[in-house]
Amino acid sequence: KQSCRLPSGPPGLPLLGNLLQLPSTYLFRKLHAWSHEYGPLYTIWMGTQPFVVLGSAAVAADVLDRLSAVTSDRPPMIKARQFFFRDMILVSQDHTPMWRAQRRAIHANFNIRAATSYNLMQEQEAACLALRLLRRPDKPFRECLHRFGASVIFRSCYGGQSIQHLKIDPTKRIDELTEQAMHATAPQRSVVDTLPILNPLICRVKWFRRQADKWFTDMEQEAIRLYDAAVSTDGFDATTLVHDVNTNMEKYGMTKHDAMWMTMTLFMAGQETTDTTLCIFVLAMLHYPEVAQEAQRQLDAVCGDFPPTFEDRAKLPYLEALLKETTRWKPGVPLSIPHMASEDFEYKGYTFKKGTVFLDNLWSQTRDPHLYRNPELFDPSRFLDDSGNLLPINPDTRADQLAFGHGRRVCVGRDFALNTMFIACAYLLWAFRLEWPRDEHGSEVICGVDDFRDTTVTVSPRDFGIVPRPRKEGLEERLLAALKEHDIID
Ligand code: HEM
Repeated sequence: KQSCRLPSGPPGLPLLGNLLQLPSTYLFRKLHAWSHEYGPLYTIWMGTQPFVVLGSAAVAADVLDRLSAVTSDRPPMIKARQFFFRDMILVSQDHTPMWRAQRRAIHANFNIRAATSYNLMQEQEAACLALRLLRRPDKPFRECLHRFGASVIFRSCYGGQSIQHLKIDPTKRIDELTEQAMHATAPQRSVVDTLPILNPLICRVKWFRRQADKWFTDMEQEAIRLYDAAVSTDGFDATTLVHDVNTNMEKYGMTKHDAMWMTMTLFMAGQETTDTTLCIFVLAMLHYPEVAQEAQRQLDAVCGDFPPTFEDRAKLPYLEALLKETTRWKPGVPLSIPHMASEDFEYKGYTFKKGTVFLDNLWSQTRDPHLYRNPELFDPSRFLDDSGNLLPINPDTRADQLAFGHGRRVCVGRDFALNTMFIACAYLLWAFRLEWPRDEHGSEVICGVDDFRDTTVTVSPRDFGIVPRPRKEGLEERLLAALKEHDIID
């Protein structure tokens, strides 16, 4: 029997396994609590399917990094993959030749060196964000962050002007469709994943698939529309993803249909994750003003009255540590995306059969007591030595960026996302003192450090307000100067 070769875990019921013990939201917390009882490697059962939980950075590095040749598939997720996505979405594909071709194309455009070609655009988007907060403090700041995150990734894929100041957000339709898919394909709403025996019936009867079919048609139309409307990135030298793929389609081994879905997927994967992580950064700055002040001291010393640029980055180790701490403190995708074994293999005396699913519990890993003392505290200095320089990296921590997952499936937008985060955080701290709003009695209206909402994949702070107080004389002129002639804002 398979179970005797797997690590043990919480006892469950016959046939149902642990199903009834699993919460429908914040699953990572429950799994984290079980890690205290069963250790960093244990098994839970959803019906007859084993899920192996990876609860420490060392175990995840062994299983998903060092054994990535056999742990890089995705679970079947029948409703999502077969009926909604028709396996066109890279995030949920197995590591097939098509998946490899798409990763190669994305990597060529977003690897650590290539990603620098977007730096100018990212700087100007950050200036736009700061200017928007300055001029329109009445606007919900979350909406500003959302537009910023969307604009950066949208322009790198499809080109065009900054969407931060467009009246109509061209990404609204993708957002709606992404939300629909996330909602409809959540495990608790998928009968076919619990009872796969129903699959042939659903394949035969169109009526059962009507929601998924409509979603696919709508998303495909949107993907075609955006792909065909792509232009160069206004005023920058950077090549857009669409331009590069159109030029090198044969080299990448793709059709236009694949490329269109790939670009759409990239936008879907990159937008909400960036926006969520930025929001977590703002939450941390409001709860830990002394950290914000420390970063501001370094920013002022390095940049003075001129807005930060990527050239300043190497001189800002405290900010670099602050970014590491933001993704460690509250990883925005706390349970990552499950990996699946494509072959049988052995590890630590256990045998993991082909088809075993691995839950990469980033939440537990970023709270690993061997790596991070007092993990609930937001403390960038944990990454710094006494002189304020970055400490060497532990090889199991993926350069202190566990929040981007593992192995061959590691987030392909990681370096691009970290650049976006760096420049946005630098601008926000340089330009503003961030404060909580106050109610009619003068009391601060705060959002707690655990006041989050779970949207199945990302987990982000619930909506809250901020008051951005300018820190620099003539801030508006300085921001406009940083924008140069590229973007005029409303
Ligand atoms: C701070 C922002 C981000 C976070 C926290 C994040 C996190 C993650 C995580 C945890 C995974 C799963 C990795 C695994 O399976 O081991 C992932 C996958 C992915 N991410 Fe990101 N991500 C972010 C930004 C981005 C951006 C900006 C892009 C696009 C440029 C992107 C594109 C992708 C794609 C396409 C995948 C799927 C990779 C695959 O399945 O092979 N992400 N990301």
